[in-house]
Amino acid sequence: MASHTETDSARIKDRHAALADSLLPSGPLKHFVGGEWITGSGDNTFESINPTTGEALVRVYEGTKEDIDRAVNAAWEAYEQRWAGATPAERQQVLHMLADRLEARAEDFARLEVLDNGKPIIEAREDIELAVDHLRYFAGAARNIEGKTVPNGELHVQTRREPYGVVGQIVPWNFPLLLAIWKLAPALAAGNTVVLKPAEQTPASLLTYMREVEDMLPDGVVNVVTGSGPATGAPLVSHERVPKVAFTGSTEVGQGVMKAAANTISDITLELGGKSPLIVAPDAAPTDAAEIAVDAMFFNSGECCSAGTRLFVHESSADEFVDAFLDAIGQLRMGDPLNEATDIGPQVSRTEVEKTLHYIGLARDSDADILRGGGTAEEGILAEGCFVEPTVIADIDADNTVATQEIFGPVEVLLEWDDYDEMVARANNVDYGLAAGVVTDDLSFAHRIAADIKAGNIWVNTFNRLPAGQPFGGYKQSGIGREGAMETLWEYTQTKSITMDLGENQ
Ligand SMILES: NC(=O)C1=CN([C@@H]2O[C@H](COP(=O)(O)OP(=O)(O)OC[C@H]3O[C@@H](n4cnc5c(N)ncnc54)[C@H](OP(=O)(O)O)[C@@H]3O)[C@@H](O)[C@H]2O)C=CC1
Ligand SMILES: CCCCCC/C=C/C(=O)O
Repeated sequence: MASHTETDSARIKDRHAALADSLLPSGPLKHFVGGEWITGSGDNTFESINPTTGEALVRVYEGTKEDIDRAVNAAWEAYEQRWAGATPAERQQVLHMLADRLEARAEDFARLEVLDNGKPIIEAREDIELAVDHLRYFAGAARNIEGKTVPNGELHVQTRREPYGVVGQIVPWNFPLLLAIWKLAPALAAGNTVVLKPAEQTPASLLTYMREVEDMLPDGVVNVVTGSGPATGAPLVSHERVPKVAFTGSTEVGQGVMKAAANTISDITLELGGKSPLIVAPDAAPTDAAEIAVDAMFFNSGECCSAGTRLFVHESSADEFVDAFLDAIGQLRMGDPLNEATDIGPQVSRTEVEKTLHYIGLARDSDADILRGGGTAEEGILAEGCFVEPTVIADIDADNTVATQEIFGPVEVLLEWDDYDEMVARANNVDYGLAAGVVTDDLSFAHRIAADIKAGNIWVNTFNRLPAGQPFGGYKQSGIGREGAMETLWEYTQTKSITMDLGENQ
């Protein structure tokens, strides 16, 4: 069982409510379209819930197809009249200003993420720091969009990289502002304008950020429409005037996005689910490996697409490792995510709690061993909020649903290995291929794993590290495309070839 930070619910609720009052307006937050704050065509609103306290945090409007049409039109107008004509230096300057403004209010934004998503404050600060870094990275990248020349006898080919125009972007709730910036920064750097829909569970930080930076952006360059996936997201990803769509979320919804984009042959970037293996080599020191494994799995309370959810431990050190791993989990402190000492906050919603408990139930039904955790916590705020104990499941077949499907909660599946080839085959035997990790001092072993595991990101002696400039994305059903790096700029542009006949004497 993890230890607890403060759990007194009345005091925690008061603290959260006071902070919400200081950071958010009292009325519903509106859509940001064409540089204006609008209620949209419908009058449906819904609440975003603070998952720590279970209380309403903020109310937002549910966007309709009409609102999406209006946002897409505003984005095209901004593209044609302003942003397409902006020089790389002008785009760079805007991105730097966006970064500076976020950095200046970093603590407020970190706290908003805690209120809306439930992530521990120490991790929310990392989100904001990384978001600032991505804005600065893509500010620089905006100056590096170049074509090439391909001489070929009398033919001279020259290429240009041109933006798509309007990009539709959909982001999930686990890193609300960070993932919005991951998508906005490269799209804007490349010269596109954007219509973005945040997740219905976590709209607060992005809308507050838009309020903060609206004076820096030409009207319509960034448009944010809130709402649910079916009502608001679906008309955006299937829109006939949106030639490029970028989506982060579940593989299941990603498949729908891909089908919708097929209607208009829109280009897509998909960053989807994962079930990433972390491989502990025979030479790994058990306590060091345990520390990496805890971070790989329980970072962001387990709500991370790349989490190291399948832990392959070498038989020779399994007993020692498992003791160190369970001890390290015992040191994790679950509780009020605003508390500096908290390592594990609530899951984002009751739905996610139920989903996680469902998988733990399946493990029990399969006679697996629950070595730690396995339920919700019962004390004070932990019983009222969406808290699930850090859970470790052992003695389960590698092909059991619990060991192959994305759970997206704090649930680790422990698997032992002896034969290298068999371990690699098991590690690769899932539909996902987002990430993997290896703990070893043996460089040859690390390289072998890096070559043999079919995943887009391999971490050696670390996990979940994503500095700007590192291309991030998945193999197999974990996605299409790469985010966070120069590759991403190419995904927000298309190549035009200009072929000139220079005559016979060239
Ligand atoms: N790879 C990842 O990083 C993530 C994976 N997941 C996985 O997905 C599971 C369910 O979480 P959930 O939030 O429902 O994830 P979804 O994949 O449903 O949501 C991700 C985003 O897509 C939107 N969306 C949903 N349906 C559509 C649609 N038809 N067209 C366009 N956009 C749509 C959502 O809107 P809205 O939520 O407002 O309805 C949200 O903004 C989790 O338990 C987890 O396993 C979830 C989040 C991130
Ligand atoms: C500090 C690490 C941030 C991870 C961001 C990438 C995760 C994406 C996802 O879970 O969808």
